[in-house]
Amino acid sequence: MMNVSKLKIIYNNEALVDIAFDISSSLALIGQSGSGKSLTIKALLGMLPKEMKLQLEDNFDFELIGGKTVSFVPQNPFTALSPLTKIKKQFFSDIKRVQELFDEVGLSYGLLDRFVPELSGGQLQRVVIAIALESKPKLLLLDEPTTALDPDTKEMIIQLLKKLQKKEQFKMLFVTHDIISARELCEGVAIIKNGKIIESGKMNEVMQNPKQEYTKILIEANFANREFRI
Ligand SMILES: Nc1ncnc2c1ncn2[C@@H]1O[C@H](COP(=O)(O)OP(=O)(O)OP(=O)(O)O)[C@@H](O)[C@H]1O
Repeated sequence: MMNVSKLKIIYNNEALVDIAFDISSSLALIGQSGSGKSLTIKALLGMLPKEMKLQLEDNFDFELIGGKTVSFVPQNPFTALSPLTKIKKQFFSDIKRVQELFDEVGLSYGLLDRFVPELSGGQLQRVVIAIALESKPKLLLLDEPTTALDPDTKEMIIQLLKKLQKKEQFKMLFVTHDIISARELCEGVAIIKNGKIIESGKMNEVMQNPKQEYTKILIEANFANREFRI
């Protein structure tokens, strides 16, 4: 169990985020825009704007901030990679290791010599995931990794992450407003509103029996959106 007993982000004497959470295997942090999801990820990566102050208490068995054991999968794979660099050069490992990573994420080696604009969104997100796995992370931070993708590709990436987690045994913190993807991927959930966790627990339990009105509204809005998209 990885436990963060305090993560408080202070800006202008005000707490923008003040939360605590446990990650037993995968945790979804769900909230609307402005709730504090990105700041939480930035805090865990040690990338908060310098005018913000962080108070962090954790029991991770590795150095969280600045350590090589935490990797990050960003929202938009199109902007995450360098456009003028061949795919294979975006990795620090030798070609054998890169091919191994490509096998893991289900990409063909032919893509290694291409440039970023020559790949689809789904292919690029697989490359980004392969890069995230390169350092064999113990914790993977995912910031809306499927938002920029179409529904089928989104589903593919979620299934891939599930498979990879089984194999590699990393823990995941999945930050999103997309309850449907979160539900498929994560075993635990925490609902964040205005920088505070208002409800948390096992995914199925919270989804089936949400205690807070806000959680109920979020769930309803998500499913309504999905029907609208189809
Ligand atoms: N650099 C900053 N300076 C001041 N306030 C900030 C800064 N970045 C974020 N905030 C504030 O902190 C709060 C949380 O923002 P955050 O970006 O974490 O939200 P979010 O949940 O990730 O939203 P989104 O889904 O839109 O990315 C918001 O009220 C936001 O205005």
